[in-house]
Amino acid sequence: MAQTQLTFARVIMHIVAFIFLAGYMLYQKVPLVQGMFMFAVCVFYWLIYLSYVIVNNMKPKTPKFKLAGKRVVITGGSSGIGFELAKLCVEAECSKVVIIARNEGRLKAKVAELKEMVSTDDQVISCLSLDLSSDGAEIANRMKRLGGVDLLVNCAGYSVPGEFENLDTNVFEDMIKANYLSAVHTTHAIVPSMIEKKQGQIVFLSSVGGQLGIYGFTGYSGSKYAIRGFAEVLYHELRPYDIGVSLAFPPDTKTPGFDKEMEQKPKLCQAISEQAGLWEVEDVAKIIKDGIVKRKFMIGFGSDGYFMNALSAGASPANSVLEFWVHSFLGPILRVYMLFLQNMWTNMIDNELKTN
Ligand SMILES: NC(=O)C1=CN([C@@H]2O[C@H](COP(=O)(O)OP(=O)(O)OC[C@H]3O[C@@H](n4cnc5c(N)ncnc54)[C@H](OP(=O)(O)O)[C@@H]3O)[C@@H](O)[C@H]2O)C=CC1
Ligand SMILES: CCCCCCCCCCCCCCCC(=O)[C@@H](N)CO
Repeated sequence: MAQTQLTFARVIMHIVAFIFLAGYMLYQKVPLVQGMFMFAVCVFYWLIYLSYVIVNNMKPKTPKFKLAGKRVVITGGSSGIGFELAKLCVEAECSKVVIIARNEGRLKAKVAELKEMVSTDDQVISCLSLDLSSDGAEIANRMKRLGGVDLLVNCAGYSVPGEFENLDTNVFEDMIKANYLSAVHTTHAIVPSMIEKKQGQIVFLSSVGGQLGIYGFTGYSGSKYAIRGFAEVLYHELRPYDIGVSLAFPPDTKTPGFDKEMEQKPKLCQAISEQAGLWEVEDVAKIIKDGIVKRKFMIGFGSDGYFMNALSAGASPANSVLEFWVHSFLGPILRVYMLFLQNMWTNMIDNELKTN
């Protein structure tokens, strides 16, 4: 509230300054063209200034989320991106790192690996074996027993690709549970304590497949678009409590989950997906970590990721005023660029299916 009023006062100040300037120019009988130029400069300055204030008002109050000393929970922390992030959190001296997954053997092995990286005596590493696709009440109960959480990273999830007509509809339900509802339940369990503490950061894993429709991802994309809708609303609801929300959109990344996906990926799905490259899990985790520290909302990977974020920014919170303006101008151009990329995909699909 205080911040909004301040903005209002600043707007009034600008209007008053503008009236004085206009009055001075009339008094000095400044030529019309020159006056109009001045006016344009003022409007331009104003727009930049206002967008700067608004973008910053839309962010959590604390600009950085420092990892040292934080209590972290990572779902899907026993493999792939989640485990790599757990390593980075241990390295950054988080005071507590809890990894959650189903397979207890793998969890224990990964906890042992993490414990070897510990640098201070008071760092606690532990795990929780829990099926996040199960009943919400059960998840809430088990999660609440973990105690306070400062950073929640929702990494648990997987992809079952396939042409729609070949996918069992159960797969859709399973992915909504594992990729989407899992994050709803974990977040619901920890948010009250974050609100009380007025501190926290919550991270969700969407995918480039949650930004545009790729052949073969009907089930997967449904769940990853859902995460985005959820995260975007949550961002606005939690900002007043200085709780940040981040949403990462990784491309294909070398993980055990990706290997499994490859076993059943339609050729077309693979051919289109690989145009965004195949990333090393270390690089992906590092970018997510940096995004968390900077409290970014949309986290993209590399230049393609930056472009994909610009293309799909919509009305999502901007990470900075510069990013806001770059996205605003790049967005429409990228829409045209995508037309040609998609023409290629359309031709690939037609050639493969030979229906035309
Ligand atoms: N790798 C990629 O190409 C990309 C991945 N992503 C997303 O990133 C996230 C991580 O992917 P990635 O690292 O590849 O995945 P991995 O398969 O390597 O790891 C997945 C983790 O989630 C856990 N998990 C899966 N289902 C459940 C469940 N029902 N309850 C609890 N834990 C579960 C797994 O453990 P366990 O099986 O023991 O439960 C494992 O720890 C996923 O959400 C994925 O969709 C996004 C874009 C690209
Ligand atoms: C304007 C810029 C253009 C950029 C090119 C875009 C090309 C589209 C590629 C789509 C890649 C989809 C990856 C899904 C990864 C994933 O989530 C699964 N691997 C999970 O296992």
